[in-house]
Amino acid sequence: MSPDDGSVAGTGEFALIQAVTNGRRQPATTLLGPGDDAAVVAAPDGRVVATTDVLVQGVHFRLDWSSPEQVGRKAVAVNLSDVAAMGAKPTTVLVGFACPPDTPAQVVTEIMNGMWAEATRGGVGVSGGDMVSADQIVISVTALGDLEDREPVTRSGARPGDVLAVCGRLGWAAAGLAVLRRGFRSPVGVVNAQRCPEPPYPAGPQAALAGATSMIDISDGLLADLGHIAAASDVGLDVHTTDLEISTRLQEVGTALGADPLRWVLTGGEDHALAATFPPFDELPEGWRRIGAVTMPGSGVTVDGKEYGHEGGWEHWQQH
Ligand SMILES: Nc1ncnc2c1ncn2[C@@H]1O[C@H](COP(=O)(O)OP(=O)(O)OP(=O)(O)O)[C@@H](O)[C@H]1O
Ligand SMILES: Cc1ncc(C[n+]2csc(CCOP(=O)(O)O)c2C)c(N)n1
Ligand SMILES: [Mg+2]
Ligand SMILES: [Mg+2]
Ligand SMILES: [Mg+2]
Repeated sequence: MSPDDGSVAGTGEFALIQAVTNGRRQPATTLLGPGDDAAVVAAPDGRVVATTDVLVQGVHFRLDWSSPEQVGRKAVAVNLSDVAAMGAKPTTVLVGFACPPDTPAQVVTEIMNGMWAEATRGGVGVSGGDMVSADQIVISVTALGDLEDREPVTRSGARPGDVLAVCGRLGWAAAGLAVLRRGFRSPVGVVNAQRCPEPPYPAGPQAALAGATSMIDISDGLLADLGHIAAASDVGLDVHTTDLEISTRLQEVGTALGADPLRWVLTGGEDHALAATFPPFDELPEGWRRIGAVTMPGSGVTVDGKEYGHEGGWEHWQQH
């Protein structure tokens, strides 16, 4: 690898760090960083929400399916979504980044541009990170968040009689995955949903303020993720399919591919909608829609009162 071949090896570790950190305007919550041994970030209420998720090339994204910018956006989005799911607002993002030596430096800077774009959408910046060598691209993102004066909305507070609601899209990323897997690139709406989610970040704090009793973001699939609320809260959760609007776009893609769009809605991950439970007589906050009810413990997650006969979502190390 020669110094001018445009690869990360040719560019050099520290020149690359300079290139991706220089000239970035940090938000006020970044008190110091990047550039020192650690960043110093404001934690206005004295508690810090912290979460991390890893994206691996070939598992979470493919560079022949997505642009580097979309990959960077997705890496940040899935983490900011976890912050929102606690009812918190993000304060900063840190990135652990690994790639092979012949990776074009341009690909790395574009991934970082995507990370910054999504961090900015969430009102934060990228305040630190690490860059190392590996056989494939691995992006590990840590996001921190602030609860302000709210209590965290956990997976464990749902009560029988509560309303089950969601905010954000369901099934779109799964439809996009099915399209991409068959070698197509359109319709672009669902394909872009797979390339990069658009989680409804403000809906997390909004649900917390509205008295949500439990909350989770849908990363693996609606039924799989509701299973975590059911287990943590020791309740049953029943999804009412009559409340799940299946958009005409999903129906069209389902017809074109000979697939059932309801299955994408119930078991597709990666849209990062928020699911939450609310006390029964409260009005749902704007943008939230009822999709079912919290039932008595013992029944787990059901669909129209019955067990669902398929996997509820993605699980790593399983065949998909
Ligand atoms: N190696 C680990 N050590 C400690 N805690 C872990 C580890 N891996 C996962 N966890 C914790 O287990 C819980 C469930 O992890 P999981 O990754 O399923 O949640 P998530 O990040 O919300 O979902 P997803 O990764 O599908 O977006 C989280 O609290 C996570 O921090
Ligand atoms: C190339 C490629 N193949 C398959 C998929 C589908 N996929 C990967 S991880 C995951 C669940 C969420 O991940 P995690 O649990 O790690 O947050 C899903 C649905 C993809 N995105 N890209
Ligand atoms: Mg995770
Ligand atoms: Mg989550
Ligand atoms: Mg997962």
